[in-house]
Parts: sequence; C-alpha cells; structure tokens
Amino acid sequence: MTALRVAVTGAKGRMGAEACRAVEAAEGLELVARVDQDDALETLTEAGTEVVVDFTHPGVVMGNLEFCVRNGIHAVVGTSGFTPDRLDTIRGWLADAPSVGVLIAPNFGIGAVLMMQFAAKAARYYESVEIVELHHPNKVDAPSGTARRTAEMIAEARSAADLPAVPDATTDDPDGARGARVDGIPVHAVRLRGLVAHQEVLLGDAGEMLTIRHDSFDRTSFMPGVVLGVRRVGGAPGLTLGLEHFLDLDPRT
Ligand SMILES: NC(=O)C1=CN([C@@H]2O[C@H](COP(=O)(O)OP(=O)(O)OC[C@H]3O[C@@H](n4cnc5c(N)ncnc54)[C@H](OP(=O)(O)O)[C@@H]3O)[C@@H](O)[C@H]2O)C=CC1
Ligand SMILES: O=C(O)C1=N[C@H](C(=O)O)C[C@H](O)C1
Repeated sequence: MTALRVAVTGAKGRMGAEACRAVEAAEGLELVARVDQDDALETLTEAGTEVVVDFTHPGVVMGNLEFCVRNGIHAVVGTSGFTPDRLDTIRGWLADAPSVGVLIAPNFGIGAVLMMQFAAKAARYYESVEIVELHHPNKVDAPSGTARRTAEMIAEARSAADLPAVPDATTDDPDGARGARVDGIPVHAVRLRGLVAHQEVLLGDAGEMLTIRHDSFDRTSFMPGVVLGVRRVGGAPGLTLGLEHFLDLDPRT
C-alpha cells in the first residue's frame, strides 16, 4: 500500500513540530513537506501533498485553506479563529471542489472532545454555566477556539431546551471582570506560565455545581487526534467541524 502524502504548515511552531514527529512516526503516512512562515504554498503542490495539517495562525489559516481546496488537497486544521462566517466561506470553496475534505478541529485531544460533548449534554439541566479556559502565555488569541466551540455547543443545547439566558444581575462592570460572552455564555481566559491547555466548564443550579475539566499537560496529547484526522479526512468530503465526527461515539448519547 502506498503511503498517504502529508505536509505540515506551521511546521516550525510548537504544534507543527509535534505534528511532523507524529506523522513521521505513523504507519502509512509520509511527511513530504514542512512549510513555515517564509515558504511558498506551492511547496505543497510540488511535493504531491494529499493531506495538509495546519497549525499556523488565525491570521493566515484562511489563505492556506483556500490554496488547499483550490488544489484538491484535503486539510486537517488545528489552527484557531474559526467564526461562523469563516466556516461559511470554506463551505463556499468546497462547493466548487466536492471531493475535498476539510476537518476543522477546535481541539484534537480526545479528552477535550469528550469534555465538550459532556458539557453540551449537561447544559440543558443547569440554569447557570460559565467556561474558564487556561493556557500558556504565548497563546495569541482569546478566548480559545475550544472555549468558543464549547460555548456554541452549550448555547445550542440550551436553546433546544428553551432555557432562558444565564442569570446575572451585574450592571456595573467597567473593566470587563465578567469575561467575554460567546453566544450568551460567559467565557473567561487565563494565561499562566507553566500551563499548556486546560478548560473547565462550571454548571450550576440550586444547591449544586457540576465541574467538567480537561487538562492537556503536553502537546503529545493532541497527536492521536491529528493522526486520526489525517487518516479519515479524505473519506469525508466537505466540511467536518469537530473531531467527534471521526470518533465513532455511541450514537445513543
Ligand atoms: N486544535 C488543537 O488541538 C490545537 C490547536 N492549536 C492552535 O494551533 C495554532 C498554532 O499554535 P502553536 O503551534 O502553539 O503556535 P506557534 O506560534 O508555535 O506556531 C505557529 C507557526 O506557524 C508559523 N506561521 C506563521 N505564518 C505562517 C504562514 N503564513 N505559513 C506557514 N507558517 C506560518 C509561525 O511562524 P512565526 O513564528 O515565524 O510566525 C510558527 O512557526 C494556534 O491557532 C493554536 O490555537 C494549538 C494546540 C492544539
Ligand atoms: O493555542 C493553544 O495552545 C491551543 N489552542 C487551541 C484552542 O484555541 O482552543 C486548542 C488548545 O486549547 C490549545
């Protein structure tokens, strides 16, 4: 069997370098190109790339993706910064390239994916919910893509259950101490030396609180998810949002 030809964009970065190691170590995958800041995207086509793994920057990922889709290259995207508008733009590109698959995974950690699923499942049972995401201080964007997506999933579940807005009597908050709001869900971002990637979802109701927490202590935690995405994306044309769609989660849940 011929190996799947994989390239990594953002290859010199924290995640890109780890992804290069994971692809090189994975059976049936061949790392054919490492692309970073000053390299031309044509490197990808010249190398005969079949799947690109992108861990770059929210400011450049859309250009990379447009190039991939237009050149028939499947993409596994870990880079954050995906708003609903951006996802619609990608769907538009994919409409002209129906055989191409793009996976946007806000988080490749299997435990993080489960944490998001559990939070969405619990959401309709609780009056209050807030998200606290905690990351290393070199992270450039806030709130994290994981927190954003978790908030969207929780908001969808609350809306489907006809829950009202989360209760909050705050009228005076000149410094933004109550955090950001994503689809009405409060999100708080911590940046702390020593951390990697962590998130807590706090769900509260009269007399009780449920805390759902996930910790990535090391970037190797993301790699089984990245490799799974690379193996599966070519068989899933169109846009897939979230690694959960490749995890064969119990359909009864
Ligand atoms: N989905 C997931 O599971 C995870 C997602 N992430 C996300 O991945 C992204 C990258 O994170 P991280 O690795 O920590 O960041 P880094 O800053 O360490 O890495 C980004 C790399 O991309 C390079 N780069 C910048 N512009 C381009 C370009 N136009 N083409 C190719 N490469 C480019 C950067 O170069 P230079 O430094 O010179 O600018 C750098 O080497 C972030 O959005 C982060 O949130 C992170 C962890 C897990
Ligand atoms: O920048 C990071 O480190 C991470 N970014 C992703 C995000 O924004 O959610 C995933 C993970 O939290 C690590």
